Amino acid sequence: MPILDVRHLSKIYEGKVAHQALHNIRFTVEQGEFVGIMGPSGSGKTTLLNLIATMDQPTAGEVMINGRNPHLLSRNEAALFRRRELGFVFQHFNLLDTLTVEENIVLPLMLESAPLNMMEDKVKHIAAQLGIGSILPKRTYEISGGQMQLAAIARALIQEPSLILADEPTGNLDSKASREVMSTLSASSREASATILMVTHDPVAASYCDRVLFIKDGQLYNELYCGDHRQAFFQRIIDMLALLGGKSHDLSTIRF
Ligand SMILES: Nc1ncnc2c1ncn2[C@@H]1O[C@H](COP(=O)(O)OP(=O)(O)OP(=O)(O)O)[C@@H](O)[C@H]1O
Repeated sequence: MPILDVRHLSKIYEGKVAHQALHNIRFTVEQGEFVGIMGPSGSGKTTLLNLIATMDQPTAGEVMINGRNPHLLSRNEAALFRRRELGFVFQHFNLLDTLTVEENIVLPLMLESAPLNMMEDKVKHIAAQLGIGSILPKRTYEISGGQMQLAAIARALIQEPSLILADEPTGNLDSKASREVMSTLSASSREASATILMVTHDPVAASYCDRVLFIKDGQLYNELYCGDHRQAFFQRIIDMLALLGGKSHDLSTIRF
């Protein structure tokens, strides 16, 4: 059974003029897969992520996560479902600056009232995996952007959610930090067999995925698999983006 099964998903934003943001989207993501979503600005990426994150209701179709349809749950059940089954990584890290890195990472376990020794073991293990053991006692203003994003990734991984949703995780990082974060994310996702769906405009970030789905005008346009050579995959992503068009990418400035 796939971890994520998106079935014939459509979204129409009602208003003075109704707008169809997504049209009959279908795809699945298997356990342990790292999948990217790309497409020109306005193609429907955020809408898709919001529907999967249960932040919004589809007009038609369904989303199954780990065999359950979260859109059929009550408000409270959906909130619990999000907390237990989903992990989130955002462009702006969303760490609490009054807490240390370690406290930020264990926050999801504290909300579940997990035993203290279990929390300590888990945070040590995950920090070692992501190479951020030395910054655990620090506060967010004492660490770099890349380290902040790794801390946010650790917070998303610590509960071992069914699915991690990442929204432009490198959007606030320079290219060196982006590469470090993406290489650590893909390695640790492989190690932990975490399932990740990542929306990105960044072809370098996307080249760390196992597979990238391309959306155009609210419809699935194509998909590419990484294969054995990441550099060749990066080039195929660039070629596909050029084919897709749209004004959000200045491809001439992007280097592998
Ligand atoms: N709440 C809303 N009400 C009406 N229209 C919306 C709403 N949210 C998004 N849209 C429209 O739906 C389409 C898809 O928007 P969406 O934000 O999902 O695109 P995107 O691919 O994430 O774009 P970007 O890359 O610029 O973030 C766009 O035409 C947008 O204007």
